[in-house]
Amino acid sequence: MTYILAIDQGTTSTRTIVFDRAMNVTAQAQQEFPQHFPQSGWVEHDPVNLWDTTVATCRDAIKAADIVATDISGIGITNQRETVIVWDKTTGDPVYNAIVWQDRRTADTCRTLRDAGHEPMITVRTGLLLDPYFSASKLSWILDHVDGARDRAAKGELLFGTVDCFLIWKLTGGTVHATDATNAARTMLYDIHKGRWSQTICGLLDIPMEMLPEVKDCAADFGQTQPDLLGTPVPIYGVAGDQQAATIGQACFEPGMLKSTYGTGCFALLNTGDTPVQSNNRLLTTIAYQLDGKPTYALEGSIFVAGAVVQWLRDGLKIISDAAQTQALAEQADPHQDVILVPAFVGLGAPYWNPDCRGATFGLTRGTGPAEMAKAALESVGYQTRDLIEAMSADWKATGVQPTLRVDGGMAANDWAMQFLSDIIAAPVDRPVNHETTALGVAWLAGMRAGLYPDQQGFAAGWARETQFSPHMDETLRGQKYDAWKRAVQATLSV
Ligand SMILES: Nc1ncnc2c1ncn2[C@@H]1O[C@H](COP(=O)(O)OP(=O)(O)O)[C@@H](O)[C@H]1O
Ligand SMILES: O=P(O)(O)OC[C@H](O)CO
Repeated sequence: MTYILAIDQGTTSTRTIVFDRAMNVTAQAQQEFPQHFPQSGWVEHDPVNLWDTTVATCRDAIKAADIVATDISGIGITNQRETVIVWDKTTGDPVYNAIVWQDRRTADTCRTLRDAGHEPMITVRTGLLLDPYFSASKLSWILDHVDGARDRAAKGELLFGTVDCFLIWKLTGGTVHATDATNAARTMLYDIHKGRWSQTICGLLDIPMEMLPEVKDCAADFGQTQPDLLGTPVPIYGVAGDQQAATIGQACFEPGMLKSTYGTGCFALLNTGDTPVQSNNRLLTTIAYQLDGKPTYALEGSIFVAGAVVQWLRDGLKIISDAAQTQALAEQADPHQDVILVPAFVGLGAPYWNPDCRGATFGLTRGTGPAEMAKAALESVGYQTRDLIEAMSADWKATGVQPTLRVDGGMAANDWAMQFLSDIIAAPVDRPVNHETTALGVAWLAGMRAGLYPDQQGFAAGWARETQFSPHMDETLRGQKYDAWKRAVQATLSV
């Protein structure tokens, strides 16, 4: 029993990674699944796809590692956050597709609740803003639109869960209805200070509390897999939302430590220790992790478009065929052109939170080509990160944000983008040796609980840097460029 299985159920694919006793990756398996866009601004997944790809990748990864289930000490689950699933308690069948975190269908509901003055009450309890991004309004939508759902939920016949919770239910054969504190913290129904579901918010949204799961620590006993799934029952010992798992995988355990993950979006989390800091700059207060019943809090900045802007260059503009080509293009770009791209494809997230504005490009000339567009796309990610860090520094003057930023995610592989990031935030950027930070974070939770992996201090001591990017940009130029970005954002917001 010397292996850990980490399931990473993400927005576009499900991956399972086998880690050995030394926390090295032994094998992995990945499967993509279809995205459904039934209407403009709507994003759904079929929960059956999420479940099937989970089982298939678990089996494939075990096979690729050339091990058997009895070799596995425990399972960790990390997942796309906020996404909502409601299912029948008896059959385990979902009553509607999963409504994905990116889905904006409840923008009007949120606006109405905000206009009625409910946002301060919600923010004080949950640390979140009244935005369609979070689970609560999506759950309410399902209860409103699926025939008889609210009544059935009140009778205890329907259950709600984020993706981790649904997978736990299925993996344990319908015996465990539980989630962890980090996922609960993203629902907009959970009081992050009291550590329990908020009766007041559930009452406001008419959500029957009977359908909500038990909330546990990130390293806890989440039940055992059904024997026939993997060949023998395997305990589930670790659960965390993917951005929190990356924070753990980056060993950001000290107050002031900051990580930023560059996948489809960008999510920066600043550890604020046992203090939940309420933001004055439109950041989110969230739970970074909860161990031994003790929550550690974080300030989070969520940007919806980071790597997605590179996907747009590839699939929309078709000026590249592979994301990595942006590096060579950015290097060739004309240094005398100042093209600024504001990638507000689905509005802007933190710290602007405007769901209605759309993207814009400034400074185009007759000479602007693929190289200048690629450079502007990569720069937009750096500028957005600086927006977040400025907001975090303003919110958290007490201890101060540590100057070094730890990065991970697909886009962190881009040296040009990481160098620009370091230049524009005027701070070192550290990329770790282990690129599988999210899976590693949840593997450590499960392995630590199983007694296989070191304690928190031991794990943090093992974190190793692969590359450090240091700021070289002239200070005047940095100031001019960032000012131009701020003006471009204001212009975008005002259209
Ligand atoms: N070398 C690269 N340069 C720039 N962007 C990249 C590079 N490699 C991957 N990406 C971007 O990173 C994203 C994939 O990262 P990943 O961490 O797998 O994201 P997710 O978990 O959100 O699916 C894609 O949006 C892709 O465009
Ligand atoms: O699945 P990812 O990696 O795009 O992450 C999604 C986030 O958890 C959304 O909050």
